[in-house]
Amino acid sequence: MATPDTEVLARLAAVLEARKGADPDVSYVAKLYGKGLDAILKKVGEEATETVMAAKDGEPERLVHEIADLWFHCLVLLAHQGLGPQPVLDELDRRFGLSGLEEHARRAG
Ligand SMILES: N=c1c2ncn([C@@H]3O[C@H](COP(=O)(O)OP(=O)(O)OP(=O)(O)O)[C@@H](O)[C@H]3O)c2ncn1[C@@H]1O[C@H](COP(=O)(O)O)[C@@H](O)[C@H]1O
Repeated sequence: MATPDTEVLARLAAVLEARKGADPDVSYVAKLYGKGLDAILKKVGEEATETVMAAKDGEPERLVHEIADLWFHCLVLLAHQGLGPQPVLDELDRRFGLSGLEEHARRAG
């Protein structure tokens, strides 16, 4: 069950799904789908880089803006691959409370 914090992800995912049949001339998302996987991956990479630069420059407002761009393009990537945000939220939920160091040690051991 989505909480109010994650509900926007579900709403956005529904829009991204609907954009699969939209006109690329009026929809950024439809245009990006039309360009294909490599173009979507390029946007994810660019937004990740811009996130790093905003953090290094110590600009919190820009950082929030860039991370929103990054998350948005990750959602576009998930939709393109036939996935929504829920499996990612489920995976984070599964990991919740499990120390990253402990998990790493289990994998190494
Ligand atoms: N959340 C977003 C969102 N965040 C960022 N963007 C777009 O992502 C692009 C980010 O690319 P850049 O920052 O590199 O800017 P740019 O120079 O315009 O991009 P390029 O020409 O380099 O590709 C911009 O065009 C932003 O407008 C978004 N576009 C759409 N959404 C959501 O998706 C919905 C559907 O959008 P459309 O398909 O356009 O109707 C919207 O209602 C919003 O809810």
